Amino acid sequence: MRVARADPVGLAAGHDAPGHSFSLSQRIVMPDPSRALSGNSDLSPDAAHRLIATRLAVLCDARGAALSTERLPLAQALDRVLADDVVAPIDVPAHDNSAMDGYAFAHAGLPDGEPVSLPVVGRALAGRPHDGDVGRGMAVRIMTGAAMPEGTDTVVPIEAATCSPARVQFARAAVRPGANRRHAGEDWARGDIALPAGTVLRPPALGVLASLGIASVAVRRRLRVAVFSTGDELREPGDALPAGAIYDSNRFNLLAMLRRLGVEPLDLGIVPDDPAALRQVLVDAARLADAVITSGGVSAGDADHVRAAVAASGEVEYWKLALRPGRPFAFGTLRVPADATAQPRQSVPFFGLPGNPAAVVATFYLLVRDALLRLAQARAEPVPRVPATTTAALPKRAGRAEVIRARAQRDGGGWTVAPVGSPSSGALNAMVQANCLVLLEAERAAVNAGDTVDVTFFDGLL
Ligand SMILES: Nc1nc2c(c(=O)[nH]1)N[C@H]1C(S)=C(S)[C@@H](COP(=O)(O)OP(=O)(O)OC[C@H]3O[C@@H](n4cnc5c(N)ncnc54)[C@H](O)[C@@H]3O)O[C@H]1N2
Ligand code: MOO
Repeated sequence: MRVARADPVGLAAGHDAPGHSFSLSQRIVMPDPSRALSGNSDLSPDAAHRLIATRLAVLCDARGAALSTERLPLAQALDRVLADDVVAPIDVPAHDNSAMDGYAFAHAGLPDGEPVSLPVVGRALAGRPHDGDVGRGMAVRIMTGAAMPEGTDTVVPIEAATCSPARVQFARAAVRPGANRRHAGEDWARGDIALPAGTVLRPPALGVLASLGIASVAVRRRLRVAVFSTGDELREPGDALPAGAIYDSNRFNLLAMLRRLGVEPLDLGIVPDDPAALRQVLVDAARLADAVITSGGVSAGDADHVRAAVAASGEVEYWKLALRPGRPFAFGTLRVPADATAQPRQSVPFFGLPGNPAAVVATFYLLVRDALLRLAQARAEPVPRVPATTTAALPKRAGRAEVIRARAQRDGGGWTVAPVGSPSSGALNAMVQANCLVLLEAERAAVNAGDTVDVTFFDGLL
């Protein structure tokens, strides 16, 4: 159902997930426990991912203004998002040069006879070119990276030659014409788009910029994401732990996952299960940040006030995801207070993650990560998934996606994987024993030992 009304991010609009249609009546304005935990069918993580992308597209359009930019020296630009295309200002390499230590000569000018024997008339080093032309039938001793002297086009490596100070000899078959010569512009030609806007500057990208002689780059200001935990039971690590309390672990996990993503986290601490306190911190968060993430208080318990508080300062949808861990999930927008002059936006997205610690990790990577990269104006690459053979049967119910903490290892030509630690969504021990997540789609029924599953590794290379 499409609704014609002021609705800057389309929260009220029917969404595009097949088999699911949210209507205004399901847009939760006040939590209603009886409806929240029953009734509407579960939403697949993929459908939720698409829904969030649709909502954000509207939000980004409505926002108009992009994140502002700043110019940074290369050494400070790691993991930042490039604001503009980088066009190569020079050829790289700037001159033809040798790929090997050896002898340079013109192939077409080789004299008859076997082995070939040439007089050595000079020397070229990287940074110290040989001066002047090299005549046909002559050679120059040349080192890797040295500019090819005028008149030469081929290099025979030292290993393939016999040399005295004055002459070099080699078998004619040892080199093809043009061998071991690197051409000017073969890495980048002047005018090439070396890096498109939106590139996340990983280490090799910084190397590329340096190779182009570029000392500083325009990058987007980092996306600021506010995080707070909700729950009367939560205490700060380091504080005393009264009966019934637990330490807040989600916030530290979330702040660190955000930092890994290149986002600037804003730690708003622990907020008690108090509607007024929640409303106030949400107003502050919308003023300070580009997006807001909470954990806990989204389901339908007596102390779950997060959705109502979001509804008071914006709009919120509540989804029961067909996902384990990570079933209750709230997505919405918070109005930016009119006095927040620093913010060109009218509203910021809100992600209400479930309280259980393993559910926080699962929903962050399945639903929040791509959304934040999009808001940061980064070209997001999908997280790689690798097929692996499970060595154990995996818990699986058809109709619900499962995220299983596991360890994968190389085995012959492929990978094997097995679950580790406690499968409880309230426990974190499995997350630190694991080196990957197994992602099982909802459609899948039982998974038996020997079946192939998709794994996503925790560690990336660059
Ligand atoms: N009757 C039902 N009860 C529950 C359902 C349900 O469908 N029906 N869903 C369960 C699932 S699944 C999850 S997940 C949780 C999520 O509920 P909330 O998002 O409202 O989270 P809380 O109730 O506040 O907390 C759940 C759990 O997580 C602990 N927690 C919360 N915050 C933190 C934190 N920052 N650090 C560490 N641990 C935290 C909290 O103490 C609870 O144990 O609801 C189920 N219940
Ligand atoms: O989301 Mo809950 O963690 O599935 O337990």
